[in-house]
Amino acid sequence: MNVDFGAPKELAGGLQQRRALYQPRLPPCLQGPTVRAEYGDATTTIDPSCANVVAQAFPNTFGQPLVSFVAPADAAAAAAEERPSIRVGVVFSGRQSPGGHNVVWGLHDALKAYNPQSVLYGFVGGTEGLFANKALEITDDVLTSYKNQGGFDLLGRSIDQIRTTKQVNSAMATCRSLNLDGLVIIGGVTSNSDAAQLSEILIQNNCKTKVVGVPVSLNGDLKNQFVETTVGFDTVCKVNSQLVSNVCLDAISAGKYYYFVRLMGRKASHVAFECALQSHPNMLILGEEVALSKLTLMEIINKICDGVQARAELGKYHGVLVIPEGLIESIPEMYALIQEINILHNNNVPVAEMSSQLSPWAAALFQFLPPFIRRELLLHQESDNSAQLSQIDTEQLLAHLVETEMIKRTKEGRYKGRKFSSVCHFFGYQARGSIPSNFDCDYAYALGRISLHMIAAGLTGYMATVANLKDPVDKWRCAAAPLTAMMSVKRHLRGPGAIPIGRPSIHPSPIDLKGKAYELLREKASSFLLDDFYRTPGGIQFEGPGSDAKPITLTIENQDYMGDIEILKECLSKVRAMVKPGCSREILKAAISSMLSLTDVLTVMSHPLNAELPLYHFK
Ligand SMILES: O=P(O)(O)OC[C@H]1O[C@](O)(CO)[C@@H](O)[C@@H]1O
Repeated sequence: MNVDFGAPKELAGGLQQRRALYQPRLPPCLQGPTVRAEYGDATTTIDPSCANVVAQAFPNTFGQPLVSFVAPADAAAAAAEERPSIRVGVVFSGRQSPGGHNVVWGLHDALKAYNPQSVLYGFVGGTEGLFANKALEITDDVLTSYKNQGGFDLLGRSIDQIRTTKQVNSAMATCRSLNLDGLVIIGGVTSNSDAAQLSEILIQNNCKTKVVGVPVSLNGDLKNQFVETTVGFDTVCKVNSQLVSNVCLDAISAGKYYYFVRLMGRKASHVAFECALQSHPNMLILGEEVALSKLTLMEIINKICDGVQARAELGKYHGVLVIPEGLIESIPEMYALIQEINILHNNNVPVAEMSSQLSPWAAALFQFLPPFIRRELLLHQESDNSAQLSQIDTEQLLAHLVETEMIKRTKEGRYKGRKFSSVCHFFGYQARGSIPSNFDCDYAYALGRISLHMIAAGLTGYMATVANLKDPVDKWRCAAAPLTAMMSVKRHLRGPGAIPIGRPSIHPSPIDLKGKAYELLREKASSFLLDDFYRTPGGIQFEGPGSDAKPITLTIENQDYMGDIEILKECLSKVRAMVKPGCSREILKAAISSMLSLTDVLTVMSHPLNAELPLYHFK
């Protein structure tokens, strides 16, 4: 790739120039050159039944404590202390996500405030630049034209993988050759799982570099009791919500098209869900709902056709349907087909021979699909072994099958309305390159600053986190959570007899179908379907009213949680009182079961109690 990464770029647009001047707001604890690190209890994993497997895979980094950062008691004295210079490298590992540049900026500013002799290197071309030691020193001059700007073009990116022995060894060689004290890896679930593995291997090889992960992904699927949301999700939802609401108004104006809109976000449907909450399209099909109800492709088509028919009875021949890009993998028979194709890929079967090597039922399904979908399903896999979801035109598949079914219903006299007409869109890359919202600018910058304090505190195998994000920035709470505490292992079977298989990793978290936000959306589903209750959130606001708007789910899910505070506090103090050194096995068992139900509840994101609740490590 022949791009001059790191070169100052001309900010041609007035808005770009204005945004470059925006100074992200900082939570109080990050305002000085140092912080005080408070260590909590040891952790286990979010799925305690996998704890042993994770502990075995991560003997050096499993069970590390939660760490929260607070302002030093005597800020002036702390600022006057002498601090060593630090050498840090930063790499864009995951896909572009609005706000990513601000992580680098925050890291740079914190590093220079910590000790002006400190050095920050950015790896040019992402992970491939890391493997090849293609580093660029990041200075304030380099950063100037990238502050608060979209894209990852400051440094570029390549693959979201630091996994094979060769890749890990090359990364380690670079850390050694640049004498790095820390390496900051920016990305989503895959990149952060790899960050955990790299930190473990560096310890095993006596490499001093501390590895820190930063949750940056438009998908919003890196979400657990430590991480409330990822950098870029807010912006991407705002941009896509505007686009969806624009097509809603277009649809109702002429009354002749059904718009089928697919939104990015990979396996979990968070982006599609948030955008539906913001713009109220007529129909939304979530991957999580389909997977739970095991809806087949034809059941989904019939559901959409029933909606089209119900609207036709009201004289409406337009509408908007929103789907996540991961829908295709949630449909049981499609998932099974994709799995077969993945196995063929893993066995290096040439693409041209794949269709002939499918099992009879998979081959039949494959042949039923239109040629464009067949071609797309056979594309090489992503680094997490899933299909290339962004490249599969599921919206076109649905539109095609709905049209066929509506023609059939017409012929059979079951549908007497006008001809069904569709227009398809995939909104993905358009939003991914957007100028980040104020929220993403602030959040990313804070995470960058936290990363430096993590390295200075000698933490490795941790992720930078901020809690209380729904509140104003001065209420944000900064912390570091062990990456292993977010890990689980995929299982063979459901239920108590399930056997964990595969590598422990951080898995995408799905939409909570028992959550308040989902309940709200379901309550409104029939009104959305029939009433054209479209909402126009408009474009991102950078100043004035609306500039502080947060993702709707962040606010709703937190409200959901508020009612339970007292119960949780009480439960927590009971557990604490029960477990004493030398207590009986029965008491331990009772405490474990209370803790399990408590951690279940606390999986709901963003609650002040999160930081108070240690994940106990019962041996
Ligand atoms: O840029 P690429 O390789 O097409 O990546 C697309 C993928 O990246 C994401 O935008 C972010 O993970 C996904 O939603 C999408 O499937």
